[in-house]
Amino acid sequence: MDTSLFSTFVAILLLVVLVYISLVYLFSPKYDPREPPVISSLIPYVGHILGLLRYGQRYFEILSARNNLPIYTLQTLNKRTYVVNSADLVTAVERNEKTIAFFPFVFSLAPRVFDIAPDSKAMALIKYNIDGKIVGKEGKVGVAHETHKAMHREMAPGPNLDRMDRAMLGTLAPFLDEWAIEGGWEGGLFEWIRPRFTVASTEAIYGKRNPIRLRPELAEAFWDFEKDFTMILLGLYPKYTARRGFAGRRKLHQAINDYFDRGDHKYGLGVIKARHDAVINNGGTTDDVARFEIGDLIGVLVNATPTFFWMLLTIYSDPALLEEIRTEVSTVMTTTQPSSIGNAKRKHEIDITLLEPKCPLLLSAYRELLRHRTQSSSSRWIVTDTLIADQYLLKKDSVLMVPGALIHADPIWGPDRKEYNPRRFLKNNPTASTTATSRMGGGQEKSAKVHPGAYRAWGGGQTLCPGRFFATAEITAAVAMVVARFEIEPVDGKGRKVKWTFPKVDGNRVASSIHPPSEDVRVRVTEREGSRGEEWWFRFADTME
Ligand code: HEM
Repeated sequence: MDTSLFSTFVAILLLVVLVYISLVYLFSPKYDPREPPVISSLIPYVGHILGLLRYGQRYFEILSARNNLPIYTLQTLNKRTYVVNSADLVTAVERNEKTIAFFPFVFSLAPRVFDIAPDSKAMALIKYNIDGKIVGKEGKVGVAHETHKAMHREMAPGPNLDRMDRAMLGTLAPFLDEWAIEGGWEGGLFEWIRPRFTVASTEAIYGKRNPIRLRPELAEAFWDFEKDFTMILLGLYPKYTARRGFAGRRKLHQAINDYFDRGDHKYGLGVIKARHDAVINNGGTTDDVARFEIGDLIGVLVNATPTFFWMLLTIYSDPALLEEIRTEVSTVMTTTQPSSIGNAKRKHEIDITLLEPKCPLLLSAYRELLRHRTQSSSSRWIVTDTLIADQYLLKKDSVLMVPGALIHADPIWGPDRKEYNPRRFLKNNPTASTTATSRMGGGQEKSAKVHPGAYRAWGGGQTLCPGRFFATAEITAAVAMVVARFEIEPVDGKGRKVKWTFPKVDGNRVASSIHPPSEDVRVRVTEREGSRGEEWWFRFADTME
């Protein structure tokens, strides 16, 4: 490079640096002294974005470990994000759900999640007003709000939930028979679980005309979408940058549209019908309804499926835990001898209504798995300036995040908070949570009272997971049947037994709170001695027809 070219290059570089520094100085946000302390990054405005892109949710853990603050502020471009790092403040946040609201997020992400135009009628249906309250067309309470409430009502313990349990587990049980083959079944555990859990779980919401059972390739379409969800949310031409996910969603959307057009939703969960009617009555189409359905599918599938996988791995890799849980499960099983009129084989039934009262270790191991592996953040929008805990001022139009993993690392959980302790939620354990809910809701009065903001596995406040009772029933019942019926051992590609190794999680999956494994675990599954070739079924609640 000759000298004059070099000097020009240096001059331009200096100019760029000067302009950048002046801009940073000129546009430096002014903070109110009551706002949470600011954690700066080496590269102003984009440093934290780069950190999040590189580490995902773990970035919050890194920052929190370095700074030890109950709440802090991150400045990114023209937005500030407050990150809550203490169980105490979670309760303060949830007390202000009108001004620290969730719905503005639904609205801002809706066009990308549902693939609808920002100015479409479908968007008008989920519009929110400035208080964070959802309003539909002409100020009527809108579709999202209606179905939000309906979902909580319907999935609470009662006959509807029993129907869901029956549909899901009744579909899953015959799949488990695939493992009951001569010489045992061998293959990738997650690869086996994923499509089957998808079909069985969606049976609970769509009923006997479940489009995903009728066309099982739709299960793969959903997981393609889930894998590409980050790119889809980024919204940079996802049709090209997230091809498979984009195409998968379209396939699902068309199939679900047909499901509604055929009227098959009359066999589905009430909330599916309620949303359909709310959309249509407000001037929307079945196409809109079908697009919104991707939200249900995310809720039903993304966490429960990997949780089932991690539960099996966790229990089978610990022989003592496995034996104890088997002993518990044996108390909720009844075995009927073969009879000349009815069954030709012995029949074992697992009573799902007894899992909660009689299998405390199974339930505790499950709640603890969720505590230990939760990776989601609850996100909120600050609608008006809000003071929380009489101390921290949160400024209008900022974002607030409650990363579950941070709250689960709160000292409130005791010195072993970083460990997986399957007994943590047993009645006499002082670090049990008050908010760990289960099918019968029994977690609350049975556990020692701890902090109500400390357990974030189900989110909380406005976005408390409505599917938590169903998830608990389906996962613990499915695990109970597997442990009672099968041996599972890890094997190499040649079928030789190897040691259990836990794969890493695939952390780049923003849709999920419990992430899937980054690679599969190869296993051999064989029926246990003493009950080979016999029948297995679940016994459900008596509230049914
Ligand atoms: C182990 C399984 C599950 C876990 C760990 C889990 C966790 C969560 C969490 C953390 C949230 C809150 C997200 C946020 O704050 O932004 C949530 C919301 C939600 N979950 Fe679950 N969930 C599970 C299973 C289910 C199931 C089986 C269903 C449906 C049958 C379901 C339906 C939903 C829905 C619809 C929402 C959104 C609620 C809303 O927008 O108000 N979840 N879940």
